Amino acid sequence: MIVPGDPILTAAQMRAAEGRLIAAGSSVGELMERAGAGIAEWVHRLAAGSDVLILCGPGNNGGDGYVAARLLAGRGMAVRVAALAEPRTDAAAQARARWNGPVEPFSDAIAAGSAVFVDAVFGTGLSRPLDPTVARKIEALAPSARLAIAVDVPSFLNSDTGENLGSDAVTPFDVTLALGALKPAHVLHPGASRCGAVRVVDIGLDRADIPASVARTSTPSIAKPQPSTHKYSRGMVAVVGGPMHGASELAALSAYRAGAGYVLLLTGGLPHPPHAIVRQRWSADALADERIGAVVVGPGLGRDDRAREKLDVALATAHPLVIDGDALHLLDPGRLHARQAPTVLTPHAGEFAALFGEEEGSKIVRAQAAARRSNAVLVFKGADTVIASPDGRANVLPAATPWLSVAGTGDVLAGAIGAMLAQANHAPFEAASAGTWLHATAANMLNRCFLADELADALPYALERAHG
Ligand SMILES: NC(=O)C1=CN([C@@H]2O[C@H](COP(=O)(O)OP(=O)(O)OC[C@H]3O[C@@H](n4cnc5c(N)ncnc54)[C@H](OP(=O)(O)O)[C@@H]3O)[C@@H](O)[C@H]2O)[C@@H](O)CC1
Ligand SMILES: Nc1ncnc2c1ncn2[C@@H]1O[C@H](COP(=O)(O)OP(=O)(O)O)[C@@H](O)[C@H]1O
Ligand SMILES: [K+]
Repeated sequence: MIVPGDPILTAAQMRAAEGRLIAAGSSVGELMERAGAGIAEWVHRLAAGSDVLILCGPGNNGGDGYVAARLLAGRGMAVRVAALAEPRTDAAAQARARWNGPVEPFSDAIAAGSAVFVDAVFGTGLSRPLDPTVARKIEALAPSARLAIAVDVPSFLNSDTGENLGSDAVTPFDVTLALGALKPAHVLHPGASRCGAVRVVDIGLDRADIPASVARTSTPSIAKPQPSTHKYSRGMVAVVGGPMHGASELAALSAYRAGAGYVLLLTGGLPHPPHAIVRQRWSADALADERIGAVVVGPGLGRDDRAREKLDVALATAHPLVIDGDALHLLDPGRLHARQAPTVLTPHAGEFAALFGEEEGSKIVRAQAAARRSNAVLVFKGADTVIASPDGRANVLPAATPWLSVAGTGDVLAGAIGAMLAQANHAPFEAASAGTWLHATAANMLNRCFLADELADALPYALERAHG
Protein backbone atom coordinates (compact mmCIF):
# COMPACT_ATOMS: atom_id res chain seq x y z
CA MET A 1 0.00 0.00 0.00
CA ILE A 2 2.90 2.36 0.75
CA VAL A 3 5.88 2.42 -1.59
CA PRO A 4 8.97 3.22 0.51
CA GLY A 5 9.63 6.95 0.20
CA ASP A 6 12.91 8.87 0.10
CA PRO A 7 15.05 7.82 3.06
CA ILE A 8 15.84 10.36 5.77
CA LEU A 9 19.26 9.90 7.40
CA THR A 10 20.85 11.32 10.52
CA ALA A 11 24.44 12.64 10.42
CA ALA A 12 25.66 9.40 12.04
CA GLN A 13 23.79 7.30 9.44
CA MET A 14 25.24 9.47 6.65
CA ARG A 15 28.75 8.92 8.04
CA ALA A 16 28.09 5.18 8.24
CA ALA A 17 26.85 5.14 4.62
CA GLU A 18 29.92 7.15 3.60
CA GLY A 19 32.06 4.60 5.50
CA ARG A 20 30.50 1.75 3.54
CA LEU A 21 31.24 3.50 0.24
CA ILE A 22 34.82 4.06 1.34
CA ALA A 23 35.16 0.42 2.43
CA ALA A 24 33.93 -0.52 -1.05
CA GLY A 25 36.76 1.44 -2.65
CA SER A 26 35.68 5.11 -2.88
CA SER A 27 37.62 7.88 -1.17
CA VAL A 28 36.24 10.91 0.69
CA GLY A 29 37.75 13.02 -2.08
CA GLU A 30 35.79 11.14 -4.73
CA LEU A 31 32.56 11.54 -2.78
CA MET A 32 33.30 15.24 -2.43
CA GLU A 33 33.91 15.48 -6.18
CA ARG A 34 30.51 13.87 -6.82
CA ALA A 35 28.84 16.18 -4.32
CA GLY A 36 30.57 19.24 -5.81
CA ALA A 37 29.64 18.16 -9.34
CA GLY A 38 25.99 17.76 -8.37
CA ILE A 39 25.98 21.18 -6.71
CA ALA A 40 27.71 22.79 -9.70
CA GLU A 41 25.13 21.26 -12.02
CA TRP A 42 22.22 22.71 -10.04
CA VAL A 43 23.88 26.10 -9.50
CA HIS A 44 24.77 26.37 -13.20
CA ARG A 45 21.20 25.57 -14.16
CA LEU A 46 19.59 27.91 -11.64
CA ALA A 47 22.07 30.80 -11.87
CA ALA A 48 21.30 31.34 -15.56
CA GLY A 49 24.51 33.29 -16.08
CA SER A 50 24.54 35.30 -12.82
CA ASP A 51 27.77 35.52 -10.87
CA VAL A 52 28.11 33.23 -7.86
CA LEU A 53 29.41 33.75 -4.32
CA ILE A 54 30.30 30.56 -2.43
CA LEU A 55 30.87 30.80 1.30
CA CYS A 56 32.99 27.87 2.53
CA GLY A 57 33.37 26.51 6.06
CA PRO A 58 36.26 24.51 7.56
CA GLY A 59 34.84 21.00 7.11
CA ASN A 60 33.74 18.84 4.22
CA ASN A 61 30.69 21.00 3.58
CA GLY A 62 33.17 23.76 2.74
CA GLY A 63 35.11 21.19 0.68
CA ASP A 64 32.01 20.58 -1.44
CA GLY A 65 31.84 24.35 -1.94
CA TYR A 66 35.45 24.55 -3.26
CA VAL A 67 34.81 21.68 -5.69
CA ALA A 68 31.65 23.36 -6.98
CA ALA A 69 33.55 26.67 -7.34
CA ARG A 70 36.25 25.02 -9.47
CA LEU A 71 33.73 23.24 -11.70
CA LEU A 72 31.55 26.33 -12.15
CA ALA A 73 34.56 28.49 -13.02
CA GLY A 74 35.57 25.76 -15.49
CA ARG A 75 32.20 26.25 -17.15
CA GLY A 76 32.96 29.94 -17.61
CA MET A 77 30.93 31.32 -14.72
CA ALA A 78 32.08 34.24 -12.59
CA VAL A 79 32.67 32.65 -9.18
CA ARG A 80 33.91 34.24 -5.95
CA VAL A 81 34.85 32.22 -2.87
CA ALA A 82 34.99 33.41 0.73
CA ALA A 83 36.14 31.22 3.61
CA LEU A 84 35.20 31.24 7.28
CA ALA A 85 38.40 29.40 8.27
CA GLU A 86 41.18 27.25 6.84
CA PRO A 87 40.10 23.72 5.84
CA ARG A 88 40.41 21.24 8.69
CA THR A 89 39.94 17.99 6.80
CA ASP A 90 42.32 16.50 4.22
CA ALA A 91 39.61 16.27 1.59
CA ALA A 92 38.56 19.89 2.09
CA ALA A 93 42.20 21.03 2.02
CA GLN A 94 42.71 19.21 -1.30
CA ALA A 95 39.53 20.71 -2.72
CA ARG A 96 40.69 24.16 -1.74
CA ALA A 97 44.17 23.54 -3.21
CA ARG A 98 42.53 22.74 -6.55
CA TRP A 99 40.56 26.00 -6.53
CA ASN A 100 42.74 28.39 -8.51
CA GLY A 101 40.94 31.63 -7.74
CA PRO A 102 41.30 33.95 -4.76
CA VAL A 103 39.67 33.27 -1.39
CA GLU A 104 38.16 36.37 0.20
CA PRO A 105 37.96 36.88 3.95
CA PHE A 106 34.60 35.84 5.34
CA SER A 107 33.88 39.30 6.70
CA ASP A 108 34.26 40.86 3.22
CA ALA A 109 31.79 38.56 1.48
CA ILE A 110 28.96 40.51 -0.10
CA ALA A 111 26.40 39.19 -2.54
CA ALA A 112 25.16 41.88 -4.90
CA GLY A 113 21.46 41.62 -5.70
CA SER A 114 22.24 39.94 -8.99
CA ALA A 115 24.43 37.19 -7.51
CA VAL A 116 23.67 33.64 -6.48
CA PHE A 117 24.74 32.88 -2.90
CA VAL A 118 25.86 29.34 -2.10
CA ASP A 119 26.07 28.49 1.59
CA ALA A 120 28.72 25.78 2.14
CA VAL A 121 29.70 26.82 5.68
CA PHE A 122 28.42 23.89 7.78
CA GLY A 123 26.56 20.71 6.94
CA THR A 124 25.97 17.59 9.00
CA GLY A 125 29.00 18.45 11.17
CA LEU A 126 27.43 21.52 12.84
CA SER A 127 27.88 20.68 16.48
CA ARG A 128 26.94 23.78 18.45
CA PRO A 129 25.22 27.17 18.10
CA LEU A 130 26.72 29.49 15.49
CA ASP A 131 28.86 32.42 16.43
CA PRO A 132 26.46 35.40 16.08
CA THR A 133 28.73 37.13 13.54
CA VAL A 134 28.63 34.02 11.31
CA ALA A 135 24.85 33.70 11.73
CA ARG A 136 24.40 37.39 10.90
CA LYS A 137 26.57 37.07 7.78
CA ILE A 138 24.49 34.16 6.43
CA GLU A 139 21.29 35.96 7.41
CA ALA A 140 22.41 39.05 5.52
CA LEU A 141 23.65 37.24 2.40
CA ALA A 142 20.72 34.89 1.83
CA PRO A 143 18.00 37.52 1.33
CA SER A 144 20.29 40.00 -0.47
CA ALA A 145 21.19 37.52 -3.21
CA ARG A 146 19.06 36.86 -6.29
CA LEU A 147 18.99 33.21 -5.30
CA ALA A 148 20.18 31.52 -2.10
CA ILE A 149 21.24 27.88 -2.32
CA ALA A 150 22.27 25.77 0.70
CA VAL A 151 24.72 22.89 0.36
CA ASP A 152 23.31 19.85 2.18
CA VAL A 153 21.53 21.92 4.87
CA PRO A 154 21.31 25.65 5.60
CA SER A 155 24.34 26.17 7.84
CA PHE A 156 22.42 27.27 10.93
CA LEU A 157 20.33 24.09 11.16
CA ASN A 158 20.98 21.03 13.28
CA SER A 159 20.62 18.46 10.53
CA ASP A 160 19.35 15.74 12.90
CA THR A 161 16.53 17.77 14.46
CA GLY A 162 15.76 20.76 12.23
CA GLU A 163 16.50 22.98 15.22
CA ASN A 164 17.80 26.45 14.45
CA LEU A 165 21.28 26.96 15.96
CA GLY A 166 21.64 30.46 14.53
CA SER A 167 19.17 33.29 14.70
CA ASP A 168 15.44 32.89 14.23
CA ALA A 169 15.37 35.90 11.92
CA VAL A 170 16.50 34.00 8.86
CA THR A 171 14.75 34.25 5.51
CA PRO A 172 14.29 30.85 3.85
CA PHE A 173 16.78 29.64 1.28
CA ASP A 174 15.37 29.21 -2.20
CA VAL A 175 16.89 25.78 -2.73
CA THR A 176 18.66 23.23 -0.53
CA LEU A 177 20.74 20.53 -2.19
CA ALA A 178 20.62 17.48 0.11
CA LEU A 179 23.73 15.38 -0.47
CA GLY A 180 23.09 11.66 -0.87
CA ALA A 181 19.83 11.61 1.10
CA LEU A 182 17.34 13.76 2.96
CA LYS A 183 18.15 14.72 6.55
CA PRO A 184 15.60 15.36 9.35
CA ALA A 185 16.25 19.12 9.01
CA HIS A 186 14.69 19.01 5.52
CA VAL A 187 11.38 17.69 6.83
CA LEU A 188 11.08 18.83 10.48
CA HIS A 189 10.26 22.36 11.52
CA PRO A 190 11.63 24.92 11.95
CA GLY A 191 14.30 23.60 9.56
CA ALA A 192 11.89 22.48 6.85
CA SER A 193 10.54 26.01 6.48
CA ARG A 194 14.07 27.40 5.97
CA CYS A 195 15.18 25.02 3.22
CA GLY A 196 13.02 26.18 0.32
CA ALA A 197 12.78 23.55 -2.43
CA VAL A 198 14.84 20.49 -1.46
CA ARG A 199 16.59 18.44 -4.14
CA VAL A 200 18.62 15.30 -3.44
CA VAL A 201 22.03 15.18 -5.15
CA ASP A 202 23.27 11.69 -6.02
CA ILE A 203 26.72 11.02 -4.55
CA GLY A 204 26.73 7.32 -5.36
CA LEU A 205 24.90 5.97 -2.32
CA ASP A 206 23.03 2.86 -3.35
CA ARG A 207 19.45 2.91 -2.02
CA ALA A 208 19.88 -0.72 -0.98
CA ASP A 209 22.82 0.24 1.25
CA ILE A 210 21.17 2.96 3.25
CA PRO A 211 18.75 2.49 6.14
CA ALA A 212 15.16 3.01 5.02
CA SER A 213 13.55 2.85 8.45
CA VAL A 214 12.81 6.59 8.32
CA ALA A 215 11.46 7.97 5.07
CA ARG A 216 9.34 10.71 3.59
CA THR A 217 5.79 9.43 3.03
CA SER A 218 5.30 8.58 -0.62
CA THR A 219 2.03 8.43 -2.51
CA PRO A 220 0.15 5.38 -1.21
CA SER A 221 -1.36 2.89 -3.60
CA ILE A 222 -4.99 2.39 -2.61
CA ALA A 223 -7.03 -0.16 -4.53
CA LYS A 224 -10.19 0.93 -6.35
CA PRO A 225 -13.42 -1.00 -5.71
CA GLN A 226 -13.76 -4.06 -7.95
CA PRO A 227 -16.87 -5.86 -9.24
CA SER A 228 -16.55 -8.28 -6.33
CA THR A 229 -16.41 -5.45 -3.75
CA HIS A 230 -19.24 -4.97 -1.28
CA LYS A 231 -19.78 -2.33 1.38
CA TYR A 232 -18.27 -4.37 4.20
CA SER A 233 -15.20 -5.36 2.22
CA ARG A 234 -14.54 -1.66 1.62
CA GLY A 235 -14.37 -1.36 5.39
CA MET A 236 -16.87 -0.67 8.13
CA VAL A 237 -15.89 2.15 10.49
CA ALA A 238 -17.60 2.75 13.84
CA VAL A 239 -17.18 6.24 15.30
CA VAL A 240 -17.88 6.57 19.03
CA GLY A 241 -19.65 9.87 19.61
CA GLY A 242 -19.94 12.12 22.62
CA PRO A 243 -21.35 15.48 23.67
CA MET A 244 -19.57 17.49 20.92
CA HIS A 245 -21.55 16.05 18.03
CA GLY A 246 -19.84 18.00 15.27
CA ALA A 247 -16.46 16.41 15.88
CA SER A 248 -17.67 12.82 15.61
CA GLU A 249 -19.88 13.77 12.63
CA LEU A 250 -16.77 15.10 10.87
CA ALA A 251 -14.83 11.91 11.61
CA ALA A 252 -17.74 9.80 10.30
CA LEU A 253 -18.11 11.92 7.16
CA SER A 254 -14.42 11.76 6.38
CA ALA A 255 -14.30 7.99 6.90
CA TYR A 256 -16.86 7.73 4.10
CA ARG A 257 -15.08 10.29 1.94
CA ALA A 258 -11.82 8.35 2.35
CA GLY A 259 -13.48 5.26 0.91
CA ALA A 260 -15.12 3.30 3.78
CA GLY A 261 -18.15 1.27 2.69
CA TYR A 262 -20.20 1.60 5.88
CA VAL A 263 -19.94 4.18 8.64
CA LEU A 264 -21.71 3.74 11.94
CA LEU A 265 -21.90 6.72 14.28
CA LEU A 266 -22.68 5.82 17.86
CA THR A 267 -24.33 8.93 19.16
CA GLY A 268 -27.69 10.30 20.19
CA GLY A 269 -29.70 12.75 18.13
CA LEU A 270 -32.08 12.62 15.22
CA PRO A 271 -31.11 11.56 11.70
CA HIS A 272 -29.89 14.42 9.55
CA PRO A 273 -27.76 14.73 6.43
CA PRO A 274 -25.68 13.07 5.30
CA HIS A 275 -28.15 10.22 5.65
CA ALA A 276 -25.53 7.69 4.56
CA ILE A 277 -24.11 7.80 8.09
CA VAL A 278 -25.89 5.14 10.14
CA ARG A 279 -26.63 6.68 13.52
CA GLN A 280 -27.32 4.57 16.59
CA ARG A 281 -27.40 5.36 20.27
CA TRP A 282 -24.21 4.39 22.04
CA SER A 283 -24.20 0.91 23.55
CA ALA A 284 -21.31 -1.35 24.28
CA ASP A 285 -23.06 -4.07 22.26
CA ALA A 286 -22.91 -1.95 19.12
CA LEU A 287 -19.14 -2.48 19.03
CA ALA A 288 -19.58 -6.25 19.20
CA ASP A 289 -20.40 -6.36 15.44
CA GLU A 290 -17.67 -8.47 13.90
CA ARG A 291 -17.97 -6.69 10.58
CA ILE A 292 -16.48 -3.54 12.10
CA GLY A 293 -13.02 -3.03 10.62
CA ALA A 294 -11.96 -0.05 12.72
CA VAL A 295 -13.25 2.04 15.62
CA VAL A 296 -12.55 5.77 15.95
CA VAL A 297 -12.82 7.09 19.47
CA GLY A 298 -12.03 10.56 20.76
CA PRO A 299 -13.43 13.28 18.48
CA GLY A 300 -16.02 15.12 20.58
CA LEU A 301 -15.99 12.35 23.20
CA GLY A 302 -15.72 14.58 26.29
CA ARG A 303 -13.54 13.74 29.26
CA ASP A 304 -16.06 12.68 31.89
CA ASP A 305 -16.79 9.24 33.37
CA ARG A 306 -19.12 8.35 30.52
CA ALA A 307 -16.36 9.15 28.02
CA ARG A 308 -13.92 7.02 30.02
CA GLU A 309 -16.39 4.15 30.00
CA LYS A 310 -16.77 4.36 26.20
CA LEU A 311 -13.00 4.38 25.76
CA ASP A 312 -12.68 1.33 28.03
CA VAL A 313 -15.23 -0.55 25.92
CA ALA A 314 -13.42 0.40 22.70
CA LEU A 315 -10.07 -0.67 24.17
CA ALA A 316 -11.50 -4.02 25.17
CA THR A 317 -12.70 -4.85 21.62
CA ALA A 318 -10.65 -6.82 19.15
CA HIS A 319 -11.06 -4.07 16.53
CA PRO A 320 -8.27 -1.88 15.19
CA LEU A 321 -8.62 1.43 16.99
CA VAL A 322 -7.89 5.10 16.25
CA ILE A 323 -7.62 7.07 19.49
CA ASP A 324 -7.80 10.84 19.02
CA GLY A 325 -8.69 14.11 20.75
CA ASP A 326 -10.40 13.82 24.15
CA ALA A 327 -9.71 10.09 24.40
CA LEU A 328 -5.97 10.82 24.42
CA HIS A 329 -6.49 12.73 27.66
CA LEU A 330 -8.17 9.72 29.26
CA LEU A 331 -5.71 7.11 28.03
CA ASP A 332 -3.00 5.33 29.97
CA PRO A 333 -0.73 4.33 27.05
CA GLY A 334 0.66 1.44 29.10
CA ARG A 335 -2.70 -0.34 28.65
CA LEU A 336 -2.19 -0.68 24.91
CA HIS A 337 0.35 -3.50 25.35
CA ALA A 338 -2.52 -5.79 26.33
CA ARG A 339 -4.36 -5.16 23.02
CA GLN A 340 -4.01 -7.77 20.29
CA ALA A 341 -5.53 -5.54 17.59
CA PRO A 342 -3.62 -2.52 16.27
CA THR A 343 -3.98 0.91 17.84
CA VAL A 344 -3.23 4.26 16.20
CA LEU A 345 -2.79 7.34 18.41
CA THR A 346 -3.08 10.77 16.79
CA PRO A 347 -1.76 13.37 19.28
CA HIS A 348 -0.83 16.96 18.50
CA ALA A 349 2.11 18.42 20.47
CA GLY A 350 0.08 19.19 23.60
CA GLU A 351 -1.55 15.77 23.68
CA PHE A 352 1.80 14.11 23.00
CA ALA A 353 3.43 15.89 25.95
CA ALA A 354 0.52 14.96 28.22
CA LEU A 355 0.79 11.29 27.18
CA PHE A 356 4.53 10.79 27.02
CA GLY A 357 6.14 13.76 28.78
CA GLU A 358 8.83 15.99 27.31
CA GLU A 359 11.15 13.42 25.74
CA GLU A 360 14.58 14.31 24.34
CA GLY A 361 15.50 14.27 20.67
CA SER A 362 13.99 15.20 17.33
CA LYS A 363 10.27 14.85 16.65
CA ILE A 364 11.09 11.64 14.74
CA VAL A 365 13.04 10.17 17.65
CA ARG A 366 10.32 11.14 20.14
CA ALA A 367 7.58 9.61 17.99
CA GLN A 368 9.60 6.39 17.58
CA ALA A 369 10.19 6.17 21.34
CA ALA A 370 6.51 6.78 22.11
CA ALA A 371 5.44 4.14 19.56
CA ARG A 372 7.76 1.61 21.21
CA ARG A 373 6.62 2.54 24.71
CA SER A 374 2.93 2.32 23.90
CA ASN A 375 2.99 -0.51 21.34
CA ALA A 376 0.86 1.75 19.12
CA VAL A 377 1.35 3.51 15.81
CA LEU A 378 1.89 7.18 16.57
CA VAL A 379 0.69 9.96 14.30
CA PHE A 380 2.46 12.91 15.91
CA LYS A 381 0.66 15.83 14.26
CA GLY A 382 1.68 19.40 13.54
CA ALA A 383 2.99 21.44 10.65
CA ASP A 384 5.32 18.45 10.28
CA THR A 385 3.59 15.12 10.93
CA VAL A 386 5.58 12.02 11.92
CA ILE A 387 4.05 8.54 11.72
CA ALA A 388 5.97 6.00 13.82
CA SER A 389 5.56 2.27 14.27
CA PRO A 390 6.52 0.21 17.37
CA ASP A 391 8.90 -1.73 15.09
CA GLY A 392 11.03 1.42 14.61
CA ARG A 393 9.85 2.54 11.17
CA ALA A 394 8.81 6.16 10.73
CA ASN A 395 7.40 8.25 7.90
CA VAL A 396 7.44 12.03 7.75
CA LEU A 397 4.68 13.62 5.75
CA PRO A 398 5.75 16.05 3.02
CA ALA A 399 4.76 19.65 3.73
CA ALA A 400 1.03 20.22 4.20
CA THR A 401 -0.64 23.59 3.78
CA PRO A 402 -0.86 25.73 6.96
CA TRP A 403 -4.53 26.29 6.03
CA LEU A 404 -4.99 23.04 7.97
CA SER A 405 -4.66 25.05 11.17
CA VAL A 406 -8.41 25.26 11.74
CA ALA A 407 -10.73 23.49 14.16
CA GLY A 408 -11.97 20.09 13.08
CA THR A 409 -9.19 19.06 10.71
CA GLY A 410 -7.91 16.61 13.34
CA ASP A 411 -11.35 14.95 13.41
CA VAL A 412 -11.19 14.61 9.63
CA LEU A 413 -7.78 12.97 9.95
CA ALA A 414 -9.02 10.47 12.53
CA GLY A 415 -11.87 9.45 10.21
CA ALA A 416 -9.57 9.11 7.20
CA ILE A 417 -7.17 6.90 9.15
CA GLY A 418 -10.15 4.87 10.38
CA ALA A 419 -11.19 4.25 6.77
CA MET A 420 -7.69 3.08 5.83
CA LEU A 421 -7.44 0.88 8.91
CA ALA A 422 -10.82 -0.75 8.23
CA GLN A 423 -9.79 -2.00 4.81
CA ALA A 424 -8.65 -5.60 4.74
CA ASN A 425 -4.88 -6.06 4.52
CA HIS A 426 -4.05 -2.56 5.63
CA ALA A 427 -1.41 -2.84 8.32
CA PRO A 428 -1.66 -0.02 10.90
CA PHE A 429 1.55 1.84 10.02
CA GLU A 430 0.68 1.81 6.33
CA ALA A 431 -2.94 2.75 7.07
CA ALA A 432 -1.88 5.68 9.27
CA SER A 433 0.62 6.83 6.63
CA ALA A 434 -1.99 6.58 3.88
CA GLY A 435 -4.63 8.40 5.96
CA THR A 436 -2.29 11.29 6.77
CA TRP A 437 -1.23 11.46 3.11
CA LEU A 438 -4.87 11.65 1.94
CA HIS A 439 -5.61 14.36 4.52
CA ALA A 440 -2.59 16.50 3.58
CA THR A 441 -3.11 15.99 -0.15
CA ALA A 442 -6.76 17.03 0.07
CA ALA A 443 -5.71 20.14 2.02
CA ASN A 444 -2.96 20.93 -0.48
CA MET A 445 -5.45 20.60 -3.35
CA LEU A 446 -7.73 23.15 -1.64
CA ASN A 447 -4.77 25.37 -0.67
CA ARG A 448 -6.97 28.23 0.49
CA CYS A 449 -9.10 29.02 3.52
CA PHE A 450 -11.46 26.09 4.10
CA LEU A 451 -13.69 24.52 6.73
CA ALA A 452 -13.02 21.03 8.04
CA ASP A 453 -16.27 19.91 6.32
CA GLU A 454 -14.84 21.01 2.97
CA LEU A 455 -11.61 19.17 3.71
CA ALA A 456 -13.60 15.98 4.25
CA ASP A 457 -15.41 16.65 0.96
CA ALA A 458 -12.05 17.01 -0.83
CA LEU A 459 -10.75 13.61 0.34
CA PRO A 460 -12.17 11.70 -2.71
CA TYR A 461 -10.00 13.82 -5.01
CA ALA A 462 -6.90 12.89 -3.00
CA LEU A 463 -8.06 9.27 -3.04
CA GLU A 464 -8.26 9.41 -6.82
CA ARG A 465 -4.56 10.35 -6.94
CA ALA A 466 -3.73 7.34 -4.77
CA HIS A 467 -5.48 5.02 -7.23
CA GLY A 468 -2.51 5.56 -9.55
N1 LIG B 1 28.80 12.00 4.63
C1 LIG B 1 28.99 11.90 3.32
O1 LIG B 1 28.73 10.86 2.75
C2 LIG B 1 29.51 13.05 2.56
C3 LIG B 1 29.57 14.31 3.15
N2 LIG B 1 29.92 15.39 2.46
C4 LIG B 1 29.86 16.71 3.06
O2 LIG B 1 30.44 16.72 4.31
C5 LIG B 1 29.61 17.45 5.21
C6 LIG B 1 29.94 17.07 6.59
O3 LIG B 1 31.28 17.42 6.74
P1 LIG B 1 31.98 17.52 8.16
O4 LIG B 1 31.67 16.31 8.95
O5 LIG B 1 33.39 17.82 7.90
O6 LIG B 1 31.18 18.70 8.82
P2 LIG B 1 30.87 20.21 8.39
O7 LIG B 1 29.40 20.30 8.40
O8 LIG B 1 31.57 20.62 7.16
O9 LIG B 1 31.41 21.09 9.62
C7 LIG B 1 32.36 20.59 10.51
C8 LIG B 1 33.39 21.64 10.82
O10 LIG B 1 32.75 22.78 11.35
C9 LIG B 1 33.17 23.02 12.69
N3 LIG B 1 32.02 23.46 13.46
C10 LIG B 1 30.92 22.76 13.77
N4 LIG B 1 30.02 23.56 14.38
C11 LIG B 1 30.57 24.79 14.43
C12 LIG B 1 30.14 26.05 14.94
N5 LIG B 1 28.95 26.21 15.48
N6 LIG B 1 30.97 27.10 14.82
C13 LIG B 1 32.18 26.96 14.25
N7 LIG B 1 32.66 25.80 13.77
C14 LIG B 1 31.86 24.73 13.85
C15 LIG B 1 33.74 21.71 13.15
O11 LIG B 1 34.69 22.00 14.12
P3 LIG B 1 34.68 21.29 15.55
O12 LIG B 1 33.25 20.99 15.93
O13 LIG B 1 35.47 20.06 15.34
O14 LIG B 1 35.29 22.29 16.42
C16 LIG B 1 34.36 21.18 11.86
O15 LIG B 1 35.60 21.79 11.58
C17 LIG B 1 28.22 17.13 4.74
O16 LIG B 1 27.24 18.03 5.19
C18 LIG B 1 28.44 17.21 3.24
O17 LIG B 1 28.36 18.57 2.82
C19 LIG B 1 30.30 15.32 1.05
O18 LIG B 1 31.48 16.00 0.89
C20 LIG B 1 30.50 13.96 0.49
C21 LIG B 1 29.92 12.81 1.16
N1 LIG C 1 0.45 25.03 10.39
C1 LIG C 1 0.09 23.82 9.96
N2 LIG C 1 0.61 23.32 8.83
C2 LIG C 1 0.24 22.11 8.37
N3 LIG C 1 -0.64 21.29 9.01
C3 LIG C 1 -1.18 21.73 10.16
C4 LIG C 1 -0.85 22.99 10.70
N4 LIG C 1 -1.55 23.15 11.84
C5 LIG C 1 -2.28 22.03 12.01
N5 LIG C 1 -2.06 21.17 11.00
C6 LIG C 1 -2.70 19.84 10.83
O1 LIG C 1 -4.09 20.01 11.05
C7 LIG C 1 -4.62 18.98 11.90
C8 LIG C 1 -5.09 19.61 13.20
O2 LIG C 1 -5.47 18.62 14.11
P1 LIG C 1 -5.83 18.97 15.63
O3 LIG C 1 -4.75 19.77 16.22
O4 LIG C 1 -6.22 17.71 16.28
O5 LIG C 1 -7.08 19.94 15.45
P2 LIG C 1 -8.61 19.77 15.86
O6 LIG C 1 -8.62 19.06 17.18
O7 LIG C 1 -9.14 21.15 15.97
O8 LIG C 1 -9.28 18.99 14.80
C9 LIG C 1 -3.48 17.98 12.06
O9 LIG C 1 -3.55 17.00 11.04
C10 LIG C 1 -2.22 18.84 11.88
O10 LIG C 1 -1.13 18.07 11.43
K1 LIG D 1 25.50 24.39 4.31
